[in-house]
Amino acid sequence: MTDTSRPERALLNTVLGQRQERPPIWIMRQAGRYLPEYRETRTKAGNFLDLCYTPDLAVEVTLQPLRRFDLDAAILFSDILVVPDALGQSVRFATGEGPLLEPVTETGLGVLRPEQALERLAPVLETVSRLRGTIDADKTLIGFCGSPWTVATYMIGGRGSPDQAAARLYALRHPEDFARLIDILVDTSISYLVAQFNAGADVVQLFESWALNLDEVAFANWVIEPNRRIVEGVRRVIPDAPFIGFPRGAAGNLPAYAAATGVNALGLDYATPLGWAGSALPSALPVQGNLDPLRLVAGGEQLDRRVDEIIAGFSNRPHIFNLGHGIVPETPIAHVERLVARVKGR
Ligand SMILES: Cc1c2[nH]c(c1CCC(=O)O)Cc1[nH]c(c(CCC(=O)O)c1C)Cc1[nH]c(c(CCC(=O)O)c1C)Cc1[nH]c(c(C)c1CCC(=O)O)C2
Repeated sequence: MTDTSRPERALLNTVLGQRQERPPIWIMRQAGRYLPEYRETRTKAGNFLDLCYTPDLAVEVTLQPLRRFDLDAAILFSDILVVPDALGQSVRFATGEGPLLEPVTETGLGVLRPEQALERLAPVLETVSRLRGTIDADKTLIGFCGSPWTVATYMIGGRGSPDQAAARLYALRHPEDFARLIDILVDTSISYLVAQFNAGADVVQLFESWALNLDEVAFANWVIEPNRRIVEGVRRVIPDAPFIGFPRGAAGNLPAYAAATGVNALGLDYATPLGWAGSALPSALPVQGNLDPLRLVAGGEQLDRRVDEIIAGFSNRPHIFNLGHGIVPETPIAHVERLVARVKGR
């Protein structure tokens, strides 16, 4: 007899290596500014971090895209920069400017208080457990954190930067301090992700959004090794905890990342060629991706064509359909509807 108490979650099963007839789909940044209902909730919250730390609002915002579209997963609404905030660094989101942090190069690492971080993240964990109790049983609940290198680029540079030069230089000039910062982020991420799993997350994604611009030595030290330690550290507590790793821009470093970190599934950015991925990555490795978000803005026939190419390109392995980076605010809702219908074969 089949066990009906544990419903199938197609997206989770795909992460675990089961190929589906049609790829399941979720969309990076699926809750966000392209949705009018998000913009309305956002004005109620005051600042962006308050939205992340208010479970009523964070749950509401997480559910908004699932009410509109037939997506296979909910992703916890939060941000990768709640971790530096919880560690005690000053983090602000200025309208129109993105995140602004007080660089740890100015304050020193002494301002960071790892022992208090999890307590400050309690509202986010509350959001995860309320979501598990709310979403349909066949939907996968995705938790996440930023990977240490990516979070460190913001902690050191104080803001997003096109080449992460501040963090790359700091790592080269002050390798011991940099390693200490990475250690703090690895340890905090392990406890944070274990807590997310305990609160009901099915799978977690490691957002390594700035994996580009690193030579192979820096990539091995600051991307592969910290991601590997997080996977290992979480699995010491939760054996077999499912991970999606998304090292954006990793390019030729992707096979090494996939082999060394232990992630179950690999997120591919939109610059990754389908044919190259097909031959360079192990044939059973589940992949996620990788539509250019601007194709979703432009819509029309080019969108349909590329969606079909991506589905065909990954049809011989477990595949989760997604964008190759986050959805942008200019995206028309009708195009998202068209995408989801196409992926579902309707
Ligand atoms: C680098 C990074 C950040 N945050 C995140 C990353 C990694 C993924 C990526 O590369 O896009 C991850 C993130 N940010 C957000 C989520 C929520 C979950 C989801 O729907 O995917 C997730 C998973 C909400 C958000 N995080 C942010 C918003 C917009 C804030 C607003 O409403 O004003 C949202 C919905 C703000 C944010 N947060 C961050 C930046 C650079 C910005 C400003 C730029 C921007 O607005 O896109 C840091």
